[in-house]
Amino acid sequence: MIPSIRALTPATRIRGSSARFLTNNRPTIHAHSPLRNNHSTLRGHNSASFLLSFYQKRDNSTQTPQTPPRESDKKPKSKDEPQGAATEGRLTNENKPTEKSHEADGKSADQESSNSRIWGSNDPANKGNDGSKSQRSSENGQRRQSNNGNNNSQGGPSWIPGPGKKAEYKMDVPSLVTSAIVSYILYKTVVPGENNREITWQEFRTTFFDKGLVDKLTVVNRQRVKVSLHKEATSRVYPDSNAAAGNLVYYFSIGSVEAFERRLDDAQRELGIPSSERIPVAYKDEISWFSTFLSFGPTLMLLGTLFWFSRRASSGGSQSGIFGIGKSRAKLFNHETDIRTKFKDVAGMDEAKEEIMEFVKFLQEPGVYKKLGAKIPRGAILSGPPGTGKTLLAKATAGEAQVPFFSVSGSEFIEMFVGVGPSRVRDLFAKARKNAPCIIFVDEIDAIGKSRAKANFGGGNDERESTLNQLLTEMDGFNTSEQVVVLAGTNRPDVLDKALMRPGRFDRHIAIDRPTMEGRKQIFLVHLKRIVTNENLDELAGKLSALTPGFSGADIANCVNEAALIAARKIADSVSLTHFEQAIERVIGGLEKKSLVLSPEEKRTVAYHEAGHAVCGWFLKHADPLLKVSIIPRGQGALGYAQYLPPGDSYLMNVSQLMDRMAMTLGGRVSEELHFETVTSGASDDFNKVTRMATAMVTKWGMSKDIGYIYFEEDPNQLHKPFSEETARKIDTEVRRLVDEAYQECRRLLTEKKREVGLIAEELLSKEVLGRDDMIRILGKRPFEERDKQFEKYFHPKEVSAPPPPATEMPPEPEPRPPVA
Ligand SMILES: Nc1ncnc2c1ncn2[C@@H]1O[C@H](COP(=O)(O)OP(=O)(O)OP(=O)(O)O)[C@@H](O)[C@H]1O
Repeated sequence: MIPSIRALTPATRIRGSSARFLTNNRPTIHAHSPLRNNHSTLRGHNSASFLLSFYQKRDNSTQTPQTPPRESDKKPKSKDEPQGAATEGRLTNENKPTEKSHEADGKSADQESSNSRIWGSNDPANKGNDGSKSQRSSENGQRRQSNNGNNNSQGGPSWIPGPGKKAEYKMDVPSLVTSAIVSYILYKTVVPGENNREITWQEFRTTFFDKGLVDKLTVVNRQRVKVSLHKEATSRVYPDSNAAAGNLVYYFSIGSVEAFERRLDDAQRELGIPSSERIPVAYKDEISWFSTFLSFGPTLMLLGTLFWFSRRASSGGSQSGIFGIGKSRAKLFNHETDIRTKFKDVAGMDEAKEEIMEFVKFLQEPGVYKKLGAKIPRGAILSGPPGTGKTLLAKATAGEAQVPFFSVSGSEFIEMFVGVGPSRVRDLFAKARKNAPCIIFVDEIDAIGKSRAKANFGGGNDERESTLNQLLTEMDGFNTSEQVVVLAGTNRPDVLDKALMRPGRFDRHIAIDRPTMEGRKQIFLVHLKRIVTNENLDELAGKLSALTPGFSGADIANCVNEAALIAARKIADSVSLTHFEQAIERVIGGLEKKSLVLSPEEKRTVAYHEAGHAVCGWFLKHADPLLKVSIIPRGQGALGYAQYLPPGDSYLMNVSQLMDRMAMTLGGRVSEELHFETVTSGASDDFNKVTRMATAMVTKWGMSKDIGYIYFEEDPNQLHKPFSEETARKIDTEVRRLVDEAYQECRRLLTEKKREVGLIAEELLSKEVLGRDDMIRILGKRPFEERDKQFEKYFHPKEVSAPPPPATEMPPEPEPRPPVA
């Protein structure tokens, strides 16, 4: 049981907040965009600097050979060359003042200035990318300006860090490779060969052929003719040219080989070259790697996509590629490095620890058991509500036994492909045997271990059934000397297949329930160790455990962490009891909704509604002690709530307690009736609770004389009720009678205490939250002895006098939590 909360609930209010939540998420997504800008800037930088250096090189080379000036040198060389790039190249060279000042500063300064003109402050796109970057770039520009007095150098490129600054670029491998390939392709497209120079037939004739400098001609791919020159003769005619050194290769394009041969013949005839001395012509086919690469492009892309998908599919597990799909996804924790959890970290649950200790002993000293002929248990199912520490206990078992630990979730066996589940089970057990002695922990085993007999099992779930069969087979397959222990965790032991539970498979069934008061205290102590607090740890843990009945270990861990977060938010030096109280409230009631603003009239209704609950709880003898009442909206649509402490860890409720609890639950609506002309929809959840309680009293707990001592199973899947029409009518009447009795009692009390309800409501309207002390101040001490001795012990130590409540036998029907509504 947990501290119960009665609250007012309009369902419509919830949606607004989730919509807000979604919108709030957006900035997180945008937060990534600056990083992307970095990438794109960097890529731009790579190709930009590359193109730039290309144009500078070309300008140098064009000036070197003293060939007659040609128009083609001033224009872009071919149609393929990107016009934009050419413009940028010229921009740098034509910028005379820049060139001059940079000539003085040397070549590197020249290049930097060129960069800044093209990609820096002149590029509005770069400016727009990131304000801080452009600011930085303009700072750099100013610094350079003052260094060399260059007025045109307005700002550095946005990616160049200032002096003393370190550029921080995140470049992942794929984008690096892509930009390298793109740069290279661009480069190759623009410059077919760094040392190649295309000339026209006329240039060929006047510059080389007519001067007798040609040694050989090679027709390449029937499209181009490569000119080989006599080195000596060329160096004599053009002493400064690279062509003489063989660094530069000239070529010209031809329409067809036949036309070229005819033209060459004519030219040689014209020059009177005898046929024996004619220039040799060779024919050659060259394969361009680029076109070859392009022809393979689609295939490569397909393969790449397949590879990428298979990597993505396997990214969650240890296997790579599509071929690893049948491999187990279990994570292996190494006992020497990864498992630091020991039994001392698992607080409470002493019986469970004792039970599981046997596995530890078996793994540590198997000889002791074998010597006596004892068969070692194969495994254990740890069952219990979520967050009660099943995984933690399994981990601690591996930690204590000092053996490797395989952890896998039941759902990880199931994949969309048939046969994957059994294959993963086989693989997991094969790995475990290799690592024996070890522990396998299958969390949420109900994902594969659901009863095969259930009607809804089968058909599309064949895969799950065969996975379960394989698991059973593997567990049977162990021989007793194999030191592999299988632990499994589940929240639903009731749905598991009987075959799983039989001896020889999961021999032990260890039920782990929510911790008792003492257990909670121990768990608090474990988690409080990490927290900075000036409180006395033992007393604090005791108080907190009294305030948190029904909390699981995970709730407690969460609550301690929440308290630390709240303290940090308030910039406190240490975490105090108030922070813990707020954290508990938050864990039970949900997040405070500051944005939800109620109209004054609504607020008044909520205050009187909650005051009704509070006054009932105060003056009804068997009601649960009130802890807090609040009209601050919280969690899922609760506009206000009253928080009670159910009677600690007691497991039975008698008729008087149930009747008082029902009356207290109706207190909200009755108060509305007494103080307002009309009533609101806010009490619907109260009615739901009251009806369920009354129905359980009649149909399950034998508390109605008319129905008698009969238990009617409640199965939503059953179309037929397990009782006759007449009994149904009787149940209806009895339920109604009980609810009416509770209502009458509540109305009588609240009419009598109308003034007190008003006082509490008005105080609530001014303070919003009232604690137990406020209630005592306004209403006086509660006129009954508190049943919860633990609560008394920690919150009113002097008043403890009564003996502990008598031992009980049967737990009451569990109530769903959190009872916020
Ligand atoms: N007995 C305990 N002592 C200390 N901490 C605990 C205990 N029980 C739970 N916790 C805390 O709760 C967290 C969650 O526990 P765990 O994952 O073991 O729960 P579980 O029962 O396996 O939950 P589920 O059924 O949802 O898988 C733990 O990491 C731990 O911090």
